[in-house]
Amino acid sequence: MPGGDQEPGRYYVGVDVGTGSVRAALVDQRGSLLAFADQAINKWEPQFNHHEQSSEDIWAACCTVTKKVVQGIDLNQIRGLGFDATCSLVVLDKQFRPLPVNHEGDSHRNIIMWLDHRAVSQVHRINNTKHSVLQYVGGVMSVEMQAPKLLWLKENLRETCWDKAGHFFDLPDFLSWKATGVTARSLCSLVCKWTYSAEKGWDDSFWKMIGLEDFVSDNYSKIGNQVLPPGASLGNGLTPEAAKDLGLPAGIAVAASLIDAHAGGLGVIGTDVRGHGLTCEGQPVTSRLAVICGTSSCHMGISKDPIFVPGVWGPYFSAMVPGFWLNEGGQSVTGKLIDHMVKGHAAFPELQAKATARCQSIYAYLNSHLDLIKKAQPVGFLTVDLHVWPDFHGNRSPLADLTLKGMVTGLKLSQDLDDLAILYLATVQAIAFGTRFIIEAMEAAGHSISTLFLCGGLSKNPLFVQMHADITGMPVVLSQEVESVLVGAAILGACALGDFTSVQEAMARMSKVGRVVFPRLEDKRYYDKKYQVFLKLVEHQKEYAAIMKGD
Ligand SMILES: Nc1ncnc2c1ncn2[C@@H]1O[C@H](COP(=O)(O)OP(=O)(O)O)[C@@H](O)[C@H]1O
Ligand SMILES: O=C(CO)[C@H](O)[C@H](O)COP(=O)(O)O
Repeated sequence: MPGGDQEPGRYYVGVDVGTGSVRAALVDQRGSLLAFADQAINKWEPQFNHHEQSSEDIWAACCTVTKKVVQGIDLNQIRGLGFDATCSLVVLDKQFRPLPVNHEGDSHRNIIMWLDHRAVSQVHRINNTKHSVLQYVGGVMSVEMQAPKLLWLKENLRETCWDKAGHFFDLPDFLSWKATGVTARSLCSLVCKWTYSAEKGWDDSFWKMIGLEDFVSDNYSKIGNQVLPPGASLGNGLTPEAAKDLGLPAGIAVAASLIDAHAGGLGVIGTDVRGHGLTCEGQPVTSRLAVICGTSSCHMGISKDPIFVPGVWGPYFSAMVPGFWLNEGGQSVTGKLIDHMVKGHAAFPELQAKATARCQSIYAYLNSHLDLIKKAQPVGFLTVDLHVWPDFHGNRSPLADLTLKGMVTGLKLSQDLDDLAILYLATVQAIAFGTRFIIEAMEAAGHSISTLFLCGGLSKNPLFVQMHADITGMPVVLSQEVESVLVGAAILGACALGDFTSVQEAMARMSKVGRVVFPRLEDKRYYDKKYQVFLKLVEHQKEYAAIMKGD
């Protein structure tokens, strides 16, 4: 029924593997979630900046949550399955068994997570090549991408891992292989994290130049020599073995997958905004910026022609919305930073006890506490003398500088709950200033953005959303379905079966506006001043580093 009226009883399953948990949803053709389940996943940090996971654990969690969301449903109504996941590196041997990515030789831990910063020396050497592929990652390759991690494995775990490896997958591609037995990779992961070009394919000279000529000589069989657009149908669909694991019918369509931020982008960026008083109603879709905010935040802007934004990943062709170029700005830790600041504060046990007593989340408690102490002033004004620079895990965009560190100025001797709440507020604001900084870089390079579309765990926090509106001066659109990343995964499942004529049509039909949060323009002067301080912080940090480097 491509393009026609929507039929009831056509369901898709979306599976989203985030950093902290795996989630699944049963989604109908209108993009409504009929069932949702989630489960936390294991993470290991054997050394500082080494972050590992297990592909077996993650697959088991995918199975648990999928079985839960289809309980009690007529399985014949399920038409397609889509996966998205973080862009973590999965290593398997030639028989598809897990291989260790650690010095301990623990093969259960066979994933180097996206936020792992072990390959610093490797990424410096890659960037020093000045190879032309670097133009397509904002001019500087990130330590979080796959090439430096692969080089690290070759240089550090030659016998136990590198020589035995048969398959290196991005996590979203591992999941689609596990479901279908098809090793084809998604254009999304290869273009965004592996230097593949949608137009020219692999660049042999890059891999030879960085010392990974091995991939060229075996025709890229270990990292992918068959590439499909996100949403394309894979092989014969779900294998009988995977069907048993997931509790789904064998043979249903399974889509080529997406990285989680990109699935969030599909879930929100194409929504029909008519009737909400938004300026983007009369503007092209390129005026929208999807911001997917979980452990990290990713800022996804699309354009008809390639735009080169220094320090912002891309331009990537057709990596998210087919036919459009994508620029992806990002902040490596946002949810993780808020949690770090709150949980590390001396008043955290008191906060936890009080929130539990009120049956509230710690964030809801902190937000209401801020409302109590703000008196007659707007809540954001509580941080007039407390400022945070949020790059506790380096700067992804727009400075692309992994040496940058976090900063806090304005500390006092107090350690009470008021102090914790105000520090939390300053951290949330710093993340929003980081978004403004990224938007300004994108606009200076040619983007024209008027509206933000937020999703991910942090978009459940009203303070985070309001601060993004106030600090960027732009309205923030929240979807009807708070789990928009799962809607994006379900859109893939729908496209795999051809239930819509295009990804664009599926986006417009399956995503709906829930709420719009407008900026409080009367507070603009205050935030403009705080933004000036924000920019000074990084300038000063660089000056300190220069002083310490000098003789
Ligand atoms: N209900 C909530 N209120 C406020 N913040 C939340 C809420 N739920 C999650 N978060 C924040 O979102 C972050 C996790 O987002 P999520 O999208 O689940 O992450 P990931 O995809 O990386 O697993 C947490 O670090 C937390 O700070
Ligand atoms: O690099 C990314 C997307 O390109 C993401 O930061 C990464 O996938 C982690 O996502 P999340 O914050 O949801 O855990």
